[in-house]
Amino acid sequence: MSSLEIKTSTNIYHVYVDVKLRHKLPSFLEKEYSNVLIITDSHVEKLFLDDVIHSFGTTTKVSYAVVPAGESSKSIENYFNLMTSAIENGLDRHSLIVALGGGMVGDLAGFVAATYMRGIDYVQVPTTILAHDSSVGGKVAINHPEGKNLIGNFYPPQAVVYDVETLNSLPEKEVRSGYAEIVKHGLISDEAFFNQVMEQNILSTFNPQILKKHLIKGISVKANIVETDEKEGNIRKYLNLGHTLGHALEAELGYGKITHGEAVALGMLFALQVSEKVYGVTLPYDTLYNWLSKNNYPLHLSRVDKYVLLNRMKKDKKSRDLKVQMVLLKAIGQSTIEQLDDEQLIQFLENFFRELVKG
Ligand SMILES: NC(=O)c1ccc[n+]([C@@H]2O[C@H](COP(=O)([O-])OP(=O)(O)OC[C@H]3O[C@@H](n4cnc5c(N)ncnc54)[C@H](O)[C@@H]3O)[C@@H](O)[C@H]2O)c1
Ligand SMILES: O=C(O)C(=O)C[C@@H](O)[C@H](O)[C@H](O)COP(=O)(O)O
Ligand SMILES: [Zn+2]
Repeated sequence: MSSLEIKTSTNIYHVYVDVKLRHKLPSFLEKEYSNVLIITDSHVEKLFLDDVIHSFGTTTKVSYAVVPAGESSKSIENYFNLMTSAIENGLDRHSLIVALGGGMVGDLAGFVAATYMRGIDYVQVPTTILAHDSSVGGKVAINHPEGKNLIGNFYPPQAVVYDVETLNSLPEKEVRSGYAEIVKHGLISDEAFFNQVMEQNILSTFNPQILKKHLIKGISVKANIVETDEKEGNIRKYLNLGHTLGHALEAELGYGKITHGEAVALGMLFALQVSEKVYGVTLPYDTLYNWLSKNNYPLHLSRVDKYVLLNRMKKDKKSRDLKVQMVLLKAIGQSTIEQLDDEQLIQFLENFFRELVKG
């Protein structure tokens, strides 16, 4: 089993990665809990809920709450309903919330844990590739119709228990979505790793050993960053590569219409193109574009207005005084933050759409 320690100035927790961990969840917890609420979604419920319930044995009171699968469930309505479940199931300050699912469940359940009775313990039990990213680092949130994750906090889990066996049932679309964040971890940290991923066809040659290696590398890139800058004062912003446009697309197209990873993939292409223009450097735009295309990522955006997108981008959490701040690259592994003018951005967006249409 791989175990990584995440040590910030205020917290220490472990990320455990192996197969079959969902059957022994309590063995990864440092405390005993007498009342546990498992929060999951309607797809994951059918696949893994029973295993996790049984892992607690008979002496713990275990209840569960299920939200509909999909990004639109990361909402204020579900947040409120989950609070009601926690109250009705008698959770107190010594109880535990289990976030069983992908990043949607992790962010939502984490935000419930962060705010229930001003904060109770929770454990992340990720079940998607994407959640190698979302389960680590303590960002928890729900969406607002105006923008992604606008309501949230930094609230680290007690542990992350990543049973990679659960990934075998992921549909292709979710494999693609999760790999976008692995690519991001490569671009911001390590050219050799990025190139390794670019050599991989993630759909036809899906290999659990290679996947596990990629997940652990992604987690360690993220761990190194959040250990130094847990609350995004500076270098944590680099983990937002591709997200300024990505989040704007998710909110504008409608939550769930495009997956988070698909949106971030487009956002990373945009960031590479803008970086090339701003810094006059050559970056692997074509390599990434060809890899995304080979792996069937959606790469067309014909019906999105660039002015509408710009307004969405201004609502990004990195913005200051309504000026967009984007993560750019001077080279792979050399991230920067750049403030861009509205007119400049409109030109970059126009150029980006034109290039996308050409293919
Ligand atoms: N907190 C963070 O640092 C962070 C980082 C990255 C992304 N996120 C957030 O994570 C969310 C995206 O996460 P996601 O891609 O995991 O989405 P998700 O949780 O919606 O899961 C995607 C789909 O896969 C299904 N699913 C989950 N596990 C499965 C399994 N093992 N087998 C089959 N189907 C399964 C889900 O039911 C859902 O339909 C977004 O809300 C994004 O904003 C947060
Ligand atoms: O952990 C981080 O920091 C990230 O930026 C990781 C992102 O992949 C993730 O999508 C995160 O939720 C985005 O954060 P936000 O602050 O832009 O909402
Ligand atoms: Zn992300």
